[in-house]
Amino acid sequence: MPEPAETIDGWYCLHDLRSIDWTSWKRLPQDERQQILDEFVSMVEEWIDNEQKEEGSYALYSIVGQKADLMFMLLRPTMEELEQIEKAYNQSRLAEYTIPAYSYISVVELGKYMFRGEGDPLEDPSIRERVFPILPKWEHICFYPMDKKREGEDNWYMMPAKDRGQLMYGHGMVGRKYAGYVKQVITGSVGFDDWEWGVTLFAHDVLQFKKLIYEMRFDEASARFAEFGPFYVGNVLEKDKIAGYFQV
Ligand code: VOV
Repeated sequence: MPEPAETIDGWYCLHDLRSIDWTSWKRLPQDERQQILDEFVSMVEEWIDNEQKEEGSYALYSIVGQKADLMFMLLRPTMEELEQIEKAYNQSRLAEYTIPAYSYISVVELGKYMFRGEGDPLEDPSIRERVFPILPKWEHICFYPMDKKREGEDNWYMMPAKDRGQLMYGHGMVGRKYAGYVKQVITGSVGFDDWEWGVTLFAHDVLQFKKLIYEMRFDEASARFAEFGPFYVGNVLEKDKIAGYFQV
């Protein structure tokens, strides 16, 4: 008998990645570039304001490599709000100088594997903190989508819940070694996007991503079952550093 995993779901999540059209950007006069950036910074200020009111959260990072230049990660109580943010950006002047590179839609998810409580988990403050998280603004981000395999003996979805729970326990034990070094936000995307989960990791030291992900590759939950999409890695882009980043 299949035993579907139960999840606790929180804020909806948009990962929005853009590449900068530097050629067109460089052609703009300095004062126009400044106006465009002022408009963008006010948008970021709205995200900060929303976060301070605990009505959502945001992360702004510059991405290294050719897959993208900027990543906005936005959390909101509804999908409609995510659409509004996306639209506001698309209608902003900066969007004329950036090209959509990738996007990912999901919802912050906690598996019930480790949840032992009774009643509504959303009334538990420690659970609320995890499904309605204020995203860290640590120096580095690593984002990738992933699936769990459905092939022959390695079919995650045909495994008894107890066995999946054991594997997730082992997975959690590996992850716990990185407490304080890597913070993970797992978002579920079945029905929302092309992969089953989004994995977003934050670290002060970028090397910790490689160490954690490599160690997890040897753990059964990943070694047997995990399949990965594209990886994006980047550096935090604080509001006050935006002008410097766009300087040409
Ligand atoms: C910082 C490290 C870290 C820690 C502590 C951690 C812990 C935990 C726990 C305790 C649990 C289970 C309960 C829940 O919370 O859902 C999970 C769940 C999950 N994880 Fe995880 N994970 C980490 C990190 C971490 C990484 C690096 C990855 C990517 C895998 C890899 O190989 O690249 C990952 C994936 C996931 C996924 C896709 C799920 C959901 C699977 C499902 O079937 O539901 N995760 N995770």
